[in-house]
Amino acid sequence: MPETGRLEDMRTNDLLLATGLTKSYGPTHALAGVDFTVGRGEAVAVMGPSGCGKTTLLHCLAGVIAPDLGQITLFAPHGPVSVSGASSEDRAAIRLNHFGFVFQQGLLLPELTAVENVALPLLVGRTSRGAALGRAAELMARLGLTGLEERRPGQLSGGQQQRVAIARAQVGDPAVVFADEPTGALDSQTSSEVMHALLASTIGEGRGLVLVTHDRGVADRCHRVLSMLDGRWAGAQPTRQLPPTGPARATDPATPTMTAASTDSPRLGATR
Ligand SMILES: Nc1ncnc2c1ncn2[C@@H]1O[C@H](COP(=O)(O)OP(=O)(O)OP(=O)(O)O)[C@@H](O)[C@H]1O
Repeated sequence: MPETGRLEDMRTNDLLLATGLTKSYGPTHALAGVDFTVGRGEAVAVMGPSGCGKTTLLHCLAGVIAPDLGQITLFAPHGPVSVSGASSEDRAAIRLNHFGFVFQQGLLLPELTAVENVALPLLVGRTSRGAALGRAAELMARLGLTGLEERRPGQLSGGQQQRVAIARAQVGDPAVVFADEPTGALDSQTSSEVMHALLASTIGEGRGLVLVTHDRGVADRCHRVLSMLDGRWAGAQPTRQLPPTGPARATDPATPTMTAASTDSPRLGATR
């Protein structure tokens, strides 16, 4: 974290920077002054007991809800964008243009095919149907889903559904992907494969990944693990370099190899 907290002291690697986030629901202080940052090609896991504020943090960072206090700045290619200062309409545009989302249950639309589900964020924008479906099919191929394009979600396994959801989260070329318990409904083998796909398609592409999980094994695959308690940081692991890993699917040579992010100094959000 910049010691002064000033944005001009921010390291150029940062994609999303939040300071002093506070959010209350009546008497419940879900967030009680939280700082956070995620950089390019960096994966950050947020852990903590039920009700400590993880989802509230994720939703504030992603512009789903507005914090009561605090600043959230996205460093978009064309310049800084205030997420916390945006209207709800502008936050919707920020989410569509800059963020991707993966949830515990894929939240795929059952009446659409897999490739239509992946293309959906582009279809609600201005992209033509042909271009959107082409991009979606390309992402599905990179996630080892070739041949499953025309299946409906109900005809896919849980792991395949999550990889479709991961492909959908990347389709708009987001700066940051937010994942809330993305492996929570999967067995350990499938969870490992889905995490590999998620990491390869986010940090392997220079995106930031913010992941909420109760699973220590999943969290340990991220660059930093932050622990929350009662709306504050309770502690953090030291930053560390992740070893490079192979493609998202061993059988898919087209998948980009995941690269490790530069994590050479302590980062915002950690209790040091
Ligand atoms: N819309 C809401 N209205 C009222 N209280 C809420 C609301 N959303 C969250 N809370 C409360 O805020 C606190 C933090 O909730 P949050 O969902 O962020 O926790 P969490 O750490 O994600 O929990 P879990 O691991 O169970 O998902 C909890 O006490 C919760 O009951």
